[in-house]
Amino acid sequence: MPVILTQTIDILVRTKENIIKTYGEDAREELKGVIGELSKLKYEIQTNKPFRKLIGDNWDVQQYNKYLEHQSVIIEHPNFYNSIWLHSECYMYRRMREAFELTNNLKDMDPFETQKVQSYNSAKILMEQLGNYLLNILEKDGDKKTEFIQLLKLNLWGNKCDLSITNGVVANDMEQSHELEALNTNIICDHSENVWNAISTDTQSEIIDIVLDNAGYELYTDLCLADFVITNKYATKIRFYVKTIPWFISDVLTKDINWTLTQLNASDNPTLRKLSQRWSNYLDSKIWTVEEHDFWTLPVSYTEMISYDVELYRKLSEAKLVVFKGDLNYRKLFGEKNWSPETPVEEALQGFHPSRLCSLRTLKADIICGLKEGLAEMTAAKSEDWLITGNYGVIQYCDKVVIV
Ligand SMILES: O=P(O)(O)OC[C@@]1(O)O[C@H](CO)[C@@H](O)[C@@H]1O
Ligand SMILES: [Mn+2]
Repeated sequence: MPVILTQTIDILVRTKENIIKTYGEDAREELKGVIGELSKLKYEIQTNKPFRKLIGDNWDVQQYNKYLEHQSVIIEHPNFYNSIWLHSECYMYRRMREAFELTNNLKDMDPFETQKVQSYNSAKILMEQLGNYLLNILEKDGDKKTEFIQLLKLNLWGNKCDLSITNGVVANDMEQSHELEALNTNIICDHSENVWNAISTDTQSEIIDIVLDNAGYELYTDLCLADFVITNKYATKIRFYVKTIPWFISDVLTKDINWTLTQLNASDNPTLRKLSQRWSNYLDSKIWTVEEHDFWTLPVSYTEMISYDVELYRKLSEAKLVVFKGDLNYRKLFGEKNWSPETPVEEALQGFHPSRLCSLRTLKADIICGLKEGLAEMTAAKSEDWLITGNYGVIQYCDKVVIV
């Protein structure tokens, strides 16, 4: 966490003149104040100070402060080291946000923008290759199940956000299946057939919800998957859930979707331009919508959604499938608990069943469930840091539904 703060401070210092150009000369002093606040936060973490209350009167500030009070009942002086990692980390990002939102001129600044732009620019070749593959399968009348599962796995590896793996995976559509085959062994729980059945048979609802994770290449794979689903009429509406504040560096905000479509449309590559036009049409005609809810950036697991935001739970229940992307969503789905790896997914969800759901996640934190007997031990024997490198992935599904 101190490294993330140091990185962010460095970028703010390095791009200071650009920031002043964008936000005006009055922002110069405030930028110094923000950097001071981030340095203070870093010092608090490194010296293990107790969490202080957040300043502000937004709904989420009130929820954080209520949560901090609740923590003080459980732990004498809750601090970064005696709280669960999920809480400490979410608190850190919310404190980073506070530093900006308490200013006059830097309220809307996303300190992670530079990194998001870099990640997009480094993925252009991959996006062109995946885009050609998508247009190819959209135009021809191929085996939809195989194509969907292929896109689902490409989407999964997009979460690794590490271009070394996706460089291999989307080398080109000829080697496509061969490369994916090679990676299949790294998918240590694969419920992709269940996901296919959920979207291709059930007509109970025409909505599919995608709870997004990272901008850049991962967002691009989400839009490709969503295009395939709409074009083949497995849904009539897809709702993308974004974050409402800059989060875990690369998580998607509404502006990141708009920026991505603008960039794609300005590309010198006809495939990317064509896809951006398709996707802008989906958004303009509300076939695709972008949904903003503050709940996703609270420090709580999803078992608490009903008590914090029952309307959101009910909204997810309108969908025939909710797709949760990435590692942080996985940690919140399963309560940031050290489950025995064989604990069934349904049990580890601890009652969070707004709709059929699936998680597409590369393992970057040491939470795991739903594995076959002995698989965790076998994988650990192959590579001891299997839980945190992102080299392994899961596609996990649960069809239990509890309406409230
Ligand atoms: O949700 P993502 O973007 O897949 O991954 C985010 C994440 O893995 O990055 C941090 C470092 O491991 C973790 O705190 C967090 O879970
Ligand atoms: Mn993320």
